Amino acid sequence: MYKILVSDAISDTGLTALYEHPNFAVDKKPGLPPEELKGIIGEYDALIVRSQTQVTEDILENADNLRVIARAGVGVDNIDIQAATKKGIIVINAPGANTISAAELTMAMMLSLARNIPAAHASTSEGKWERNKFKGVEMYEKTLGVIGMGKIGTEVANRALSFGMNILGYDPYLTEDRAHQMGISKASLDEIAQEADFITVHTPLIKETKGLINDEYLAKTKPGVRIINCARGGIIDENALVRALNSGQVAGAAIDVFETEPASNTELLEHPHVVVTPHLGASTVEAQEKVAHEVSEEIIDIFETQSIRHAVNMPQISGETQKKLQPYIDLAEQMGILAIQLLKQAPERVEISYAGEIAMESTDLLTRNILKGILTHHLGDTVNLINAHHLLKDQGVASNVSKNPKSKGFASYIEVTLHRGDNKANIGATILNGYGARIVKMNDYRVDVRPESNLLYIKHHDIPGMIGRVGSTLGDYDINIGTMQVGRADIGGEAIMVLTLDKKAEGDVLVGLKALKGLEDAQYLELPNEKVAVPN
Ligand SMILES: NC(=O)c1ccc[n+]([C@@H]2O[C@H](COP(=O)([O-])OP(=O)(O)OC[C@H]3O[C@@H](n4cnc5c(N)ncnc54)[C@H](O)[C@@H]3O)[C@@H](O)[C@H]2O)c1
Ligand SMILES: O=C(O)[C@H](O)COP(=O)(O)O
Repeated sequence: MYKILVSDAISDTGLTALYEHPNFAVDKKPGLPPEELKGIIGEYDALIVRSQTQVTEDILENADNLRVIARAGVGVDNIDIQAATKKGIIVINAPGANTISAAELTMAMMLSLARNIPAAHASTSEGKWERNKFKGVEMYEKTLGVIGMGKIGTEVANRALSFGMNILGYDPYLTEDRAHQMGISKASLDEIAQEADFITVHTPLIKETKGLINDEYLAKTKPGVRIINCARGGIIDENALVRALNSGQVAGAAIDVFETEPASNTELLEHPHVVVTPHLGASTVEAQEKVAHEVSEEIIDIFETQSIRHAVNMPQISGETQKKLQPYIDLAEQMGILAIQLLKQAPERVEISYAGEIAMESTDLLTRNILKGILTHHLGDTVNLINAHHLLKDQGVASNVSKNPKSKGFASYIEVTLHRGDNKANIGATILNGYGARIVKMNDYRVDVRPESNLLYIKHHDIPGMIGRVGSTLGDYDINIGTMQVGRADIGGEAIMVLTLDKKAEGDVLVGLKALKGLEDAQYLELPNEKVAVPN
């Protein structure tokens, strides 16, 4: 039974899949103080949060069983991703599930600003009738600058177009073509400052966007500009905004998110030209059901089928790429497992190369599988795809990944080489169309071996009778040979044999083999059964 802790206010309807699943037990404890959360987090396999729970390194210190942190929403700035990654905890979110709600709130904020609705409401409900005081402006034919043209920025732009606004979009990923298709103009931050009557921000809060709208930027804006932030507190410097509001440079601001939450900057909160809401962008019935439903389904998938769709600390790959990589995923881990056994010691340097068609794909997932295979040998089950890169660095192991789209005799080819001092071990492998995975290189010798559970790697001199002596020694121990491959550098020189066996060859068997004339070394290489694909 997997234990799930829900530590923020999350929709029960959205959590139905988890409530109804026999393998999951859900504890709802919204609003837990940090020290209480730290005290109980060790009991749980997954944690579901919104933006309120601060998932700090300190709390994660006790999260010994935690495998997943699920953010029922988009922004993950309340989660220490680095600390989670170090502990091998997958962080997932629900991108897109609250996009429409956040875009609709942005439009509501823009309209509220343009028509002074909150202040007019307060005055009217007090019994006043101040028609002149609340004269607003039209949005029609005004220019809206959208900073961050991702999911929400795009929805906002589409809605603003229907209001007859001219849209200037700024986003490092926005192309001229895409802007043209949408009927908006691609602009720089400075162009937005100079031309926009309304500016709305829709970026994440990251190093580059912290204080993006500051004194310097506000000084460049069109006098009387109106500014909206329904993205993240901190993208706009609150004190700079107050200064610009006081000077009249900014005519009004509508703010849903704050540098610290709950919001405490009274100069901003009480400013007569400011509309504020308490981080309500995703607070609709629909968005809350969707985010909770999405993370519930994904948590079930992660625990039941190991499939991850929206990990924040894992490479995101498209369905099409996933399909292309799928056959290589198990093979990559097998290569790591075999390479580390061949090296017989911890590596100082790992080199991974991808050639041919596979080199044209995003291969980070394969690299993570290779590293997991290598590191598990010495570090055990603490290694997973999330922390593999991190643990490698932590162990002081240098790594290099190279890609060459030119084929090396196979449509796709992967090679892993481990180095320690003068010692090196390498494994080259491919997927043969219609024949499945093949190890085609071992320690620089060409071979053709199907990765199976029990492999025997023998280094010997290329002398007559070797194959027979190895075969009969294995027979003496009742070990059946599945396949046998021989490779040599030169006639009469060094050679290798790679055998697939029906059972393990350890202890006495290896001693017996090593005593054979001409045999230099015999190594049993094991691949865990569950990592061995069904032979085809
Ligand atoms: N108020 C709320 O309740 C609420 C609800 C949902 C989302 N959000 C927040 O809204 C923001 C946007 O969410 P989204 O789902 O659209 O995310 P998204 O990832 O789809 O879009 C973010 C965009 O910002 C762009 N960007 C990054 N750095 C930039 C920079 N320096 N300048 C300009 N653009 C930059 C990215 O390229 C991306 O296109 C996030 O901060 C999210 O946390 C708030
Ligand atoms: O990033 C988000 O998804 C929004 O800020 C919503 O946050 P919330 O889930 O705390 O409402």
